[in-house]
Amino acid sequence: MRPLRVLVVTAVAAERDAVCAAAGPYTAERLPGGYALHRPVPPVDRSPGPAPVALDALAAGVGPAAAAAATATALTAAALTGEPCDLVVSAGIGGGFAPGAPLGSVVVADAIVAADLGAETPEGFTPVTELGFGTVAHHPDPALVRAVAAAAGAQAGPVLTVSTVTGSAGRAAQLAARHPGALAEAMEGFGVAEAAAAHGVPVLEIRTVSNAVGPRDRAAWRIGPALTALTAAFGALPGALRATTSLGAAPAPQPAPSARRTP
Ligand SMILES: O=C(O)c1cccc(C(=O)CC[C@H]2O[C@@H](n3cnc4c(=O)[nH]cnc43)[C@H](O)[C@@H]2O)c1
Repeated sequence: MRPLRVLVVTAVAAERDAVCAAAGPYTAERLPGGYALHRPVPPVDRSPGPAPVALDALAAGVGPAAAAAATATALTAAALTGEPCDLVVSAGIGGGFAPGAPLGSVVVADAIVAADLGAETPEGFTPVTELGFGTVAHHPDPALVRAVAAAAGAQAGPVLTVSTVTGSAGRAAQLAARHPGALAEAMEGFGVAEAAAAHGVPVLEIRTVSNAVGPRDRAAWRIGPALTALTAAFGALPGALRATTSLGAAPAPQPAPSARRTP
């Protein structure tokens, strides 16, 4: 059975390495554009049974544009080599909105929202969709979100993509008011989701909370524990993906009856 091929896109190498730590040794493969795609070695188990899961990981750079460019490159390369990706995951640390997402917690996006893609008007911020073009949100498959969140001990909720890290209580309050229920913000999810959508591949976003969204206090970021939580979340991901039918994975085979009785 063909393994489920999952492309995990992080911003920085420390996040990519935290993802890879969940799955044993990796080797780096060069992609067009100079990207280093980390692939597990030895190749995933191909024995019969529920589809094995191969987690490939890529550090794309910070921000939605870098994320979209790297994701599109990796998806194109995978398709051209006859091993297309079944799922793309935007992953890394992120800021958590209080009180929903405390430091160290895990969030799986049920909506991946471009929170600052729009125009400033006399009436305030207007999203591009209200200007008559584009899209500002991607909605991952709800069954997949539920399965992954349950396996990872995560909450599910909207994750905002911003190009500027929030640094004040006022901005945090604005975002929370505009996006009720938002759990986290980060800088890449929407770019990854746009590339995935262009290739017709399902997308998820998984964030572990390193800091609170609010007044800037870089010294208070708890990056180490958030990266440890990221490794744990990705340790749980293959089991959750194998158990779901959302990605077309075949259910576990039933034992063949040893002797059939005819009536
Ligand atoms: O300095 C380090 O060791 C280090 C290790 C891992 C990651 C980093 C980053 O700075 C990652 C930047 C990345 O993190 C996301 N992020 C984290 N908190 C926020 C936030 O409050 N608002 C928006 N984005 C946040 C973001 O996706 C960045 O790309 C450093």
